[in-house]
Amino acid sequence: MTIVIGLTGGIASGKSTADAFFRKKKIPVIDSDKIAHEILNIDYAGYKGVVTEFGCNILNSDKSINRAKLGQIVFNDKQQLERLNAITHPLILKEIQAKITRYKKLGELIVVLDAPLLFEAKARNLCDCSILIALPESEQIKRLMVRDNLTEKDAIARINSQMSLAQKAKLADYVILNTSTIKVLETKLDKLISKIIKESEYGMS
Ligand SMILES: CC(C)(COP(=O)(O)OP(=O)(O)OC[C@H]1O[C@@H](n2cnc3c(N)ncnc32)[C@H](O)[C@@H]1O)[C@@H](O)C(=O)NCCC(=O)NCCS
Ligand SMILES: Nc1ncnc2c1ncn2[C@@H]1O[C@H](COP(=O)(O)OP(=O)(O)OP(=O)(O)O)[C@@H](O)[C@H]1O
Repeated sequence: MTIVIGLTGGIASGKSTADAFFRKKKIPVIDSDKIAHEILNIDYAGYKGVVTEFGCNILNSDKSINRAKLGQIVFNDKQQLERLNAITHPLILKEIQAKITRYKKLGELIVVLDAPLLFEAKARNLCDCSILIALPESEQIKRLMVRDNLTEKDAIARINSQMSLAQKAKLADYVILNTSTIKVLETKLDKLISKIIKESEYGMS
């Protein structure tokens, strides 16, 4: 049996940092941001729909989609974000589903699905349990500004385009606070994974 663990959190809460740890432990990770990028490549399923909807102004000179430009549009306008989600989410979910099926066929014990929009995009239904990586918003803003070189205003706009961490905490099976060091985060993840495996052995998950 394969345990599918949905990993979520707000933007810059530490999901990719957790992914790196899982990969170190040879646990396969499905990265939904990566899938979202792939489907926007020229010749991929999302490209035409997005260009039809948002126009040629979001293209680079080589006709590839300029994600930074598209991000500036959608993260500052809820309606535009909903239009983008309507095109991309069904394609992303389909690809996630295919990858989960493949890992199950390979007989993996655990697969982690990293999905920032696990709850919003209904990807939780594909998982056996969910982990939320959380931190106070002030720290989230700081980490996001440093990592992506954003102004405070842009960082807040991105955070506000997602369900709040407090709401997500109510929906998650497990919450991990990422306020200390990366080493502490890894120790917490390690313990939690062991607990999830143990519980699944007893048929409790
Ligand atoms: C808007 C886009 C072009 C910006 O691309 P860019 O490379 O600048 O950012 P990236 O994709 O790495 O996303 C960074 C973070 O932004 C947040 N984010 C991305 N998309 C969304 C969204 N639709 N709603 C809320 N937050 C989002 C997530 O926390 C994500 O980890 C891109 O994020 C996109 O196509 N989003 C729509 C698809 C989607 O929902 N992806 C999330 C995974 S399901
Ligand atoms: N415990 C920590 N202490 C200090 N910095 C951290 C910690 N955990 C993560 N970071 C840093 O915070 C930033 C955001 O982390 P990360 O990229 O893992 O977030 P994410 O949830 O994957 O973001 P996104 O939603 O954009 O994909 C990164 O620069 C990362 O190195």
